Amino acid sequence: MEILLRGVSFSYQIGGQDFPALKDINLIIHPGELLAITGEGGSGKSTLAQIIAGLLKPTQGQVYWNGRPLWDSKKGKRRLTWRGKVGLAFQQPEQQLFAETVAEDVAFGPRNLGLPPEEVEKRVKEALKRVGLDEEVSGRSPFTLSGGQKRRAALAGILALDPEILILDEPTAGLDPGGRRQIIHIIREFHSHRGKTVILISHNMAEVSVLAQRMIVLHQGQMVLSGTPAEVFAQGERLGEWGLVPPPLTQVLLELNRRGASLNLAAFTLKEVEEEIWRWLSYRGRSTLVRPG
Ligand SMILES: Nc1ncnc2c1ncn2[C@@H]1O[C@H](COP(=O)(O)OP(=O)(O)OP(=O)(O)O)[C@@H](O)[C@H]1O
Repeated sequence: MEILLRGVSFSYQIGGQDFPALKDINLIIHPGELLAITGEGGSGKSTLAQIIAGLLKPTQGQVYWNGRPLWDSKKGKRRLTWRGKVGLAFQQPEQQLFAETVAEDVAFGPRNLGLPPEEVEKRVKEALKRVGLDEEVSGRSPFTLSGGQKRRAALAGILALDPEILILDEPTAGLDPGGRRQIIHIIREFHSHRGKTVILISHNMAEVSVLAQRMIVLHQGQMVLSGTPAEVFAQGERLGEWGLVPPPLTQVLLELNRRGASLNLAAFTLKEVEEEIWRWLSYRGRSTLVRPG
């Protein structure tokens, strides 16, 4: 499914006053794309996710799903059904977990879609397997799980709906490296094996750089940049203005540039960075080092 946002603005209303959260966002998300939404805290990422998912109605502008307007501007109602199309994993998994057992929780969505019991059971089993939660865990209360397990249980509930688009709001925040790796593996599997669209909200640039095909940067509700991670990281110092911390390897390049080098900041894998440093050393004729074969 293709999603298009045209001239989207959104304000929260508090006590009759408008608080703008998004300003004139124009964005197209292609089917099967893995897009990251980044930006500092309060820049509008979660609001944008809810607009894309059809949970919030833009104050101005329109959202199109496969070219069809999502909102009836006269009636102020959603025109298209979104059930099962978009899965949104909230920042706090607790917001999604409420049943007595993990299996019941995962079954809730598919049951609500009106699927027959055998199909619900099949989907629950499959989803739990995909997120790596075993039989023992499926019978337990979601509230007895560890932070990482809770997140995987909440994800299983969404995967069981088999959505066309998966939106993840800071899916690895607060997890240890092992938990983070598991979630990254699940995202990759959903995206590349199933060919589905993934929208990842994250301020972890290392995670974004290994996962995203394209990223956008929000700053005070405006989209200030859109490009591949390499293109965005090439902005170097400007990332700081938008409250983003570049990935460690980009920081190394920035530091070397501060000390007089002229390295291309678009290099961001270890191999690219190494190439870039050797290129610069040989260009300057400075290298007395022997490059390993
Ligand atoms: N329910 C709400 N009512 C009023 N204002 C809100 C509400 N939710 C968010 N806001 C405000 O809207 C702006 C954007 O918030 P949003 O949660 O979209 O940002 P974010 O980039 O996702 O932040 P974070 O990274 O901290 O989660 C902020 O100024 C926030 O205070």
